[in-house]
Amino acid sequence: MDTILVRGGRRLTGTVKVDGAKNAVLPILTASILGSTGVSTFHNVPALSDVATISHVLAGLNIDVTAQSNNTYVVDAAGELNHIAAYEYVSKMRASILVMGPLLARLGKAKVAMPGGCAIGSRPIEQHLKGLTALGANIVQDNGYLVGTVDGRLKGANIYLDFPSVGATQNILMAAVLADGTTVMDNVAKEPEIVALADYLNAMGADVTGAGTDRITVNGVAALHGAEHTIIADRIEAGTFIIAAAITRGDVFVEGARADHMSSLLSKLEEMGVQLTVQDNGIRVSAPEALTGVEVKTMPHPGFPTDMQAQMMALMLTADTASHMTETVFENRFMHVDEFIKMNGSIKVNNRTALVQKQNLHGAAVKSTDLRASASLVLAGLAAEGYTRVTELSHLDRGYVNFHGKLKALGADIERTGDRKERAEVR
Ligand SMILES: CC(=O)N[C@H]1[C@@H](OP(=O)(O)OP(=O)(O)OC[C@H]2O[C@@H](n3ccc(=O)[nH]c3=O)[C@H](O)[C@@H]2O)O[C@H](CO)[C@@H](O)[C@@H]1O
Ligand SMILES: C=C(OP(=O)(O)O)C(=O)O
Repeated sequence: MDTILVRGGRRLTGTVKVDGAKNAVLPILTASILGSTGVSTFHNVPALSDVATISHVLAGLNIDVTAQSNNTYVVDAAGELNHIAAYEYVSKMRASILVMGPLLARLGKAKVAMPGGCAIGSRPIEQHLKGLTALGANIVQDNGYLVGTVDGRLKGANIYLDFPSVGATQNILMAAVLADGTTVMDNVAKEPEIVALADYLNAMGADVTGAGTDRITVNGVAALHGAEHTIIADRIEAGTFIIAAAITRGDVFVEGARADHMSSLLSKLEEMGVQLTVQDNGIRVSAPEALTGVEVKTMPHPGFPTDMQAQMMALMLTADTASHMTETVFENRFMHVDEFIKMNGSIKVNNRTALVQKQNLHGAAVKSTDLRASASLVLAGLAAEGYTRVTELSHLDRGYVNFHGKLKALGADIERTGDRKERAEVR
């Protein structure tokens, strides 16, 4: 079992470069299913386990995914495709459900294993199904699979989402691009990853406008081709390193961080007293010793991202005055709280709100429960006295490339090892 061992107390300094965004590359790789001629070439693809998982899902559909170099992938979806996405890989990653829309649009049929719940909540998909059904798909559940069929071609429709779900917006959008006629989607998600997906679809020959606003309009086209696309920088990874700098009261340049993708996070950090200088190619972060507590509520973009909630809570633990963190997006995304408490963190949860107060953090043996929880525990470890040992790193590897290596290069006292029981310093 892999372990990260981090000893707190080092001030981070230097430059760290952000990789491509997990939440952009996953839907974009599923969109490549739509390219019935030519190939797609993707640059800045991050070396994440989730990218390997979605590549296996695509391979199972008879799509050729080749890594040309570390970060450049070529996808050839021009051949005859299989329409079945099997449980083995779909069950590993929620985003696999995003093959449904493209398969229905391209083949008129799809059989996709039910993605099921995960640690942060039950994560239903009724908004995906509502939209795909409105476009004319008939979808039933059969033996743990969602089986969808289309009589002829999908047809454009007006679709209102009850909640601006990121995945539902993407799935419906990827179906609508090949539908007959115009689709108008309202109350859609506005995340930068939605804009990136629309950019790639348009490069493939689609006609999509309005991505990044509440309404997306799609004029369906008959066919799409492969295209070249560069994956945007990961705003959540960038935010995580900004907090790593702040929690150690360090001075770090986060190369690739885009202020226009992270305004809510940057505002809240400035409210705490963190100093941020936005430059053309990144953000410089420095932090004074004393930080102020803040009130934060997670919301769909451009609100404060739920994917930064755990990391922000780690920083709140080091602020001089109390903070409140309210999670509104997922019903069960406070699992890191019990682990912070093992590190002497002072946190009281009432329903969806956590009251976070300063108390000196101590190193401890803690367990990752989900992707962002794992990063937040390492962050807390950077600020804690003594050694923190973080296990269950498969979560971390879903969304961070060489997390410990990047922190080490900034001066952190951190190692990633196998299960080395001889490290007696760990409490
Ligand atoms: C691969 C990817 O991009 N993942 C991101 C995506 O997940 P994902 O696309 O799954 O997130 P959604 O925006 O769909 O989900 C947000 C909330 O809506 C609920 N919901 C969603 C769909 C639906 O049909 N019914 C329903 O009730 C979910 O259970 C959740 O409580 O957006 C989340 C919210 O920013 C992020 O945390 C994830 O990192
Ligand atoms: C929850 C996340 O991702 P996913 O939707 O892929 O589980 C995340 O990136 O924090």
